[in-house]
Parts: sequence; C-alpha cells; structure tokens
Amino acid sequence: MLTKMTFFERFERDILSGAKTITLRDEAESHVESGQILPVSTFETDRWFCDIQIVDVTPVSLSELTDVHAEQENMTLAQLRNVIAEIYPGLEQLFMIRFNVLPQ
Ligand SMILES: CC(=O)Nc1ccn([C@@H]2O[C@H](CO)[C@@H](O)[C@H]2O)c(=O)n1
Repeated sequence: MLTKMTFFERFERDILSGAKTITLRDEAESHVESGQILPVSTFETDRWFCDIQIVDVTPVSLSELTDVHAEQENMTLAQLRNVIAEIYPGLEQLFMIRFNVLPQ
C-alpha cells in the first residue's frame, strides 16, 4: 500500500483548487484504497502541499479515455493523452484514482 503520493509541480494549483480530481497511474502506483488518507508532495522537491482522501481506484485502458476523464484532469483529451504518453510511454493499462483534497 502506498503511504504518500507525488504530483508534478505544474498540477499543484489545479489539485488545490479542486479543478483536478483524478490521477491516472500505472499499476505500481495504484495501490491505494477507498477512504485512505495520503500526504501529497511535489515530485520535483518533495515539498508537501496537501493531504488527499482516496474516493476509489478503477482500472482504465488508454483507449477507453474520454472527455469525461480529461475534464476531471482539467485538460482536453488531447492534452491528457500527451501527458500520459510523456509519463508512461507505451503503457495501455492505467488506473484512475479519484480523490478529494482535505481542508487544511
Ligand atoms: C510525479 C509522479 O511521480 N507521477 C505522476 C504521474 C501522473 N501525474 C499526473 O496524473 C495525470 C495522469 O497521469 C496527469 O495529470 C499527470 O500529470 C503526476 O502528476 N505525477
């Protein structure tokens, strides 16, 4: 089970504002469960910026991604596909983690 999550700094603002409510991860980063509370820090400098509570985790393949997923990432579907291609080149099986930011 994961005990923390990291996000790229460029997504910090969207996470804190509630504009980004999901993240798509590979299998290794999918080991969280509903209700779990995790500290979140930046990937670049490991700076804590919030705690999140996991809503649920659902497998989703790259080809199944829709505008609904993109909207929950505060991106267009084309932008989301580009981001995933950069982070997880060649990976088809992803896991959608829905989360709420806890008040600080
Ligand atoms: C820093 C680190 O370890 N890994 C990741 C992996 C993914 N993501 C974000 O999740 C969504 C879909 O993948 C996009 O918004 C990504 O940018 C992230 O921020 N950090």
